Amino acid sequence: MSTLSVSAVHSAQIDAIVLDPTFLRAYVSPDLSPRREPMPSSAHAPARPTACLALADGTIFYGKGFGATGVTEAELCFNTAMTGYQEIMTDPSYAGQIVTFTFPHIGNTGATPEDDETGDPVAAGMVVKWDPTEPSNWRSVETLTEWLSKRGRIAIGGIDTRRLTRAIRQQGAPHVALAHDPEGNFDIEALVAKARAFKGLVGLDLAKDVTCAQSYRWDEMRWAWPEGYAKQEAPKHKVVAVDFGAKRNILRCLASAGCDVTVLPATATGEEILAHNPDGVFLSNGPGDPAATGEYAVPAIKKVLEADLPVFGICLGHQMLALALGAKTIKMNHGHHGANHPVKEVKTGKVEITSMNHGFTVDTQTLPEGVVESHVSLFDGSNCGIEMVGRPVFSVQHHPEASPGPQDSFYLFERFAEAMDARKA
Ligand SMILES: NC(=O)CC[C@H](N)C(=O)O
Repeated sequence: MSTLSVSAVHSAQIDAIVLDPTFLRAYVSPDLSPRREPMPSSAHAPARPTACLALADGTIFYGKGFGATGVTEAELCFNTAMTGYQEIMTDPSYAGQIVTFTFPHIGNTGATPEDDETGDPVAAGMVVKWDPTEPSNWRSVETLTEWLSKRGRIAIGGIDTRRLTRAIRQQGAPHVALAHDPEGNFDIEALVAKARAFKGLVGLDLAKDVTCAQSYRWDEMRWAWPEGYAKQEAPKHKVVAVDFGAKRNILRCLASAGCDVTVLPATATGEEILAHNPDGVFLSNGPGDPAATGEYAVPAIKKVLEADLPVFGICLGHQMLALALGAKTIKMNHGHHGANHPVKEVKTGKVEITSMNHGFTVDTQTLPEGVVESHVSLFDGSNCGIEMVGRPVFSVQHHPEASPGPQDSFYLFERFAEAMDARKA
């Protein structure tokens, strides 16, 4: 594709601009019709492929491998965000998933430890359109390729990710095996067998794999200019945050809203949570099937609800609060993963642009009396929030802490703090 800027195009003497026809087709005429089509094969495969993505239905994509070598199996989802690939790869909620990035320029801001949402990448691998470019960002300390290699994560480039995404939308999130071998030796049958052997996320409790081993305190606030990540001073509210795979920026947002945060492992019982004498309880995001994690978390949440404290949950925490209140969760076809999802707050009609990452959803039909839908997705009408009538117990499916953004929904952290203020008054 031509890399000329618009002004250069205007000022130059040009005989012809040659656009990559695949790019043009995908960009100019996106086909959103519900028509089913076969999974596409790789549009930009190099002559000698060094990576291979095998789907359980036997479809094979060849591309160029980067990052770690080896083989990994997972569910394949797609994320439509234009920024934040490092935050996405380190979001613990992506355990058991490989992420296809629809934005073509992945890697162009390199990597920095400041952007990790947890210690290491958690997503099993990444699928991108082009080779990562040289980083162009003053915050970058290593390239995406180095970052992935050191952390044992496999990536494949050269895939027509928009086309692959369209197929995932139509057919649901497939089970896949991703292999990277610099010699290009792939046992296709074995890879397809691995993809088929992957059991999927339904019924899988992954929170226990990504939660903290021990409790700890958190006092860093969200990033602000010019302080950067400053430490909080004189927090007002004692909050226990149950870590089902918590993103760091959630803890930062709690700290910025005035919460003195103690993080407890996912398996903390109701008694252990209440022993901290909290002013409020927070339920974090996390990977896997909420119903499976709910087997041990729901009894703990029910106990917390008996104590009549303010409770706030995000994503997996939202789903498990719904389960504890008696509702049900279901698996979605391909879920929501992106940074521009419009969500409406039902009582105000206000629309917020949100970041999303979930493959399960709360079934609104099963909400019990006394629990109402507070937020709804304007993309597909799926549930995005619930609250108990007359009690400061609420949760949302989207990510109000989103880093790098959008930040429209930060008011929810303030609402949680106000609920704790009101209870003390
Ligand atoms: N970000 C999250 O907490 C995800 C919740 C849950 N694992 C889902 O996929 O729906």
